[in-house]
Amino acid sequence: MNPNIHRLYEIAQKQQRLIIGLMSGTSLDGLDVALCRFTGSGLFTELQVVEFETVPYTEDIKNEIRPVFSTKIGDIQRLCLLNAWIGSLHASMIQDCLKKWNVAPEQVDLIASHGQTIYHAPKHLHNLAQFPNATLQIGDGDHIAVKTGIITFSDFRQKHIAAGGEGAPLAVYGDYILFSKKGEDRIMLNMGGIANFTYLPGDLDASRMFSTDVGTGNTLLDAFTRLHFNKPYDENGTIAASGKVHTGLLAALQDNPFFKASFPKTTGPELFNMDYVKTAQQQSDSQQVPPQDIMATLARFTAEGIANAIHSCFTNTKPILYASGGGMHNPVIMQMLQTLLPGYVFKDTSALAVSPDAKEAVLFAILANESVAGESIALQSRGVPSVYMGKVSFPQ
Ligand SMILES: Nc1ncnc2c1ncn2[C@@H]1O[C@H](COP(=O)(O)OP(=O)(O)OP(=O)(O)O)[C@@H](O)[C@H]1O
Ligand SMILES: CC(=O)N[C@H]1[C@@H]2OC[C@@H](O2)[C@@H](O)[C@@H]1O[C@H](C)C(=O)O
Repeated sequence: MNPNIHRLYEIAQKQQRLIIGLMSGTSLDGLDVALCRFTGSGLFTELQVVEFETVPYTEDIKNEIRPVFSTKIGDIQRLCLLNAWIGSLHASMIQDCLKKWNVAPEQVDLIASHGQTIYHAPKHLHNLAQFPNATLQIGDGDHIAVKTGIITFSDFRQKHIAAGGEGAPLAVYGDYILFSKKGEDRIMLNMGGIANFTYLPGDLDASRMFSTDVGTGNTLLDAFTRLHFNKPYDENGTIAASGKVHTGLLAALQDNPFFKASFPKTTGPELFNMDYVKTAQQQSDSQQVPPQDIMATLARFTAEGIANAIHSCFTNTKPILYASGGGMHNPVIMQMLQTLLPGYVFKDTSALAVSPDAKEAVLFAILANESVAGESIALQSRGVPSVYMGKVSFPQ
């Protein structure tokens, strides 16, 4: 037998597994690295996040990725080079984390790598009848496995598409396994570059559970801050807090078929980018509005995208909201959400023993744990195919 297969078989049978989950999201802010200890699988999963670190991307790294990030026209050679380079870069970042944490690579059973999303194209974005839903994450797992010596699962989204989904949100699988709670309706709201949520009904009826993107999180705020204020993001929402919402621009931003489409649905910076803002400014004749007001309007656009989606899904019940992702550190967005969702109880995932910054990286560790040790993927509801995900890379 190939010794790698034997090793994988042993890992699948272990009482406990140590898995590193990796996420580098659409904000391009860095690589989230979560070292997770698992016992069991499926609804019997017990998780301890042993270590967590966000390794920031330097401006140089961001500048290498940006020319091919969420752009229709790009440099194919760069894309090819980045696929290997990001794999190797992520491997180095993992090695640095392991050193810092005093953990030997041999102690780690698996790595679960999301990769860097370069382009996300559900059918409703590309509108090309002959093509399916599509998405591309790069940073090949073979480079991570060979450099770290650790078996690596990667490229999780293709299976979801092959089985009928849009390739996202995958959070639903981990949310269901970790956070479902009998007797409590929950909304797991993640505000990264894009905002999404998973609904977990308190009766544990998996057929009513679903997960969907709802619109922007920080992506437009970040892009506008970079362009007009020369900063990577609006720290603590201070710029947005100094402006006022322009109602005409807000209405123009909201005038897109994405918001009328039914759930579940997915999106990304391929739609929500600076061209989108410029078009909305032209439509609303708001080109001369001060940039602080644009920022306030973009924050409101994010908050209303989330609140409107929640209002349209829940009329008779107010699930508890558990927030995660970088947007929860923006008090302007959080304040607006509380105003728009009166009567809702707001918590964050730290109340459920998972740091809100680590949640997405943990999610991919859960998917890998299921792929080796899960006995069935019990989910089958709207846009949630019942599949194991991820491709395996062996170190030798
Ligand atoms: N203190 C803060 N004040 C305001 N915004 C913040 C703060 N900290 C983080 N953010 C926002 O959070 C963003 C990063 O969020 P996160 O890491 O969750 O996104 P991501 O995982 O890249 O996105 P996605 O989930 O869409 O892939 C930053 O780019 C910034 O906009
Ligand atoms: C294609 C892609 O990378 N999508 C991300 C992005 O970031 C948030 C939102 O858009 C979500 O749909 C997804 O990530 C999370 C981890 C998910 O799949 O649940």
